[in-house]
Amino acid sequence: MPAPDDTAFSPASAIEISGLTKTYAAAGRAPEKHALKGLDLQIPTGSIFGLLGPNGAGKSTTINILAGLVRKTAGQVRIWGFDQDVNPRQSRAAIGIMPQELNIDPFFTPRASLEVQAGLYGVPKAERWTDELLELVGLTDQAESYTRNLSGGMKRRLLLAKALVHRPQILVLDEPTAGVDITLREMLWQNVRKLNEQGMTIILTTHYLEEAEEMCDRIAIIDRGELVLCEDTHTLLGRTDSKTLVIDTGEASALPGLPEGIRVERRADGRLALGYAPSRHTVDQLIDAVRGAGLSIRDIAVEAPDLEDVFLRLTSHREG
Ligand SMILES: Nc1ncnc2c1ncn2[C@@H]1O[C@H](COP(=O)(O)OP(=O)(O)OP(=O)(O)O)[C@@H](O)[C@H]1O
Repeated sequence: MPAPDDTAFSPASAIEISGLTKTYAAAGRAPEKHALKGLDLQIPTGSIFGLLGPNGAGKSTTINILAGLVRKTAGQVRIWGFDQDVNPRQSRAAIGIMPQELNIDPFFTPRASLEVQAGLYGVPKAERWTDELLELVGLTDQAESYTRNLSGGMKRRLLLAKALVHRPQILVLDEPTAGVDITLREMLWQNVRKLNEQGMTIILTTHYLEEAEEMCDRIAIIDRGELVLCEDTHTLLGRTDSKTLVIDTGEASALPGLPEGIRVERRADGRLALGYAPSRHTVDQLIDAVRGAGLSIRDIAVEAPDLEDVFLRLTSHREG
């Protein structure tokens, strides 16, 4: 196996977290808080990985530990093969973080912000790619403006560029599209896809499950500091054994009799919605039953569950 400091080195897991524990100390009247309770997580190199969970699950704590902003209580974190405790400099160099908060110095221009950031990471002048980065995030025209005069969207784009100054192998985006408009969201996703195609591993936290479903090839759900599951997105979506067959019968007939286990209702638009478990019934059986009841079929559609259904099912029973 090549040494981790070989530039061609590429570990199977971009990030490996084992037994990660974080307990925030009691402060004032607030008792101590077990934010992470022995989290194990492998993030495959080259993936677009979604880290999801309800409020307070421990996502920000995990990301802040990766970023070196929060000290873990116990456990091991390897970033690009480097143990965070043993090789802090190399593990920090492998990761770029686009934070939630707009932590930008208002008196710097975007160009100066990027140069300062590159300096902090020790990127030699000759290896800086400031112009390319400004171009990538669409800030070439604002390169010399005061950052305080930039719009919120432009500031976020600058944060993305800042996360990339040291050409990290791993990019972490913490709630990148919370409260941003559609144009910015699309621009961001285009960039993320492009960077991923070039080999960068992307880790994303988001409250927009639709977005995770569309963007991520693998998803981990955490809840109350514990891993609920970590699976490929399509496997995760296939977990719920429930689909709905929606039929336009073109007439307001009585509800047909159907095989046991099928839930039937008439929707406000007049269509019949038949809820079924694909493991128990086929679409053929349902269609036969509807026809057998003397109804004609004008149009038909199958609705599959989305990530939101799966997410709620996996986390709601844990409420309390
Ligand atoms: N500095 C802190 N001191 C004490 N408790 C904290 C601190 N930071 C976070 N916590 C607590 O740790 C738990 C996990 O919080 P964290 O912010 O990691 O969750 P999250 O999944 O990012 O949630 P959200 O989606 O709401 O940001 C929460 O109960 C939170 O109140």
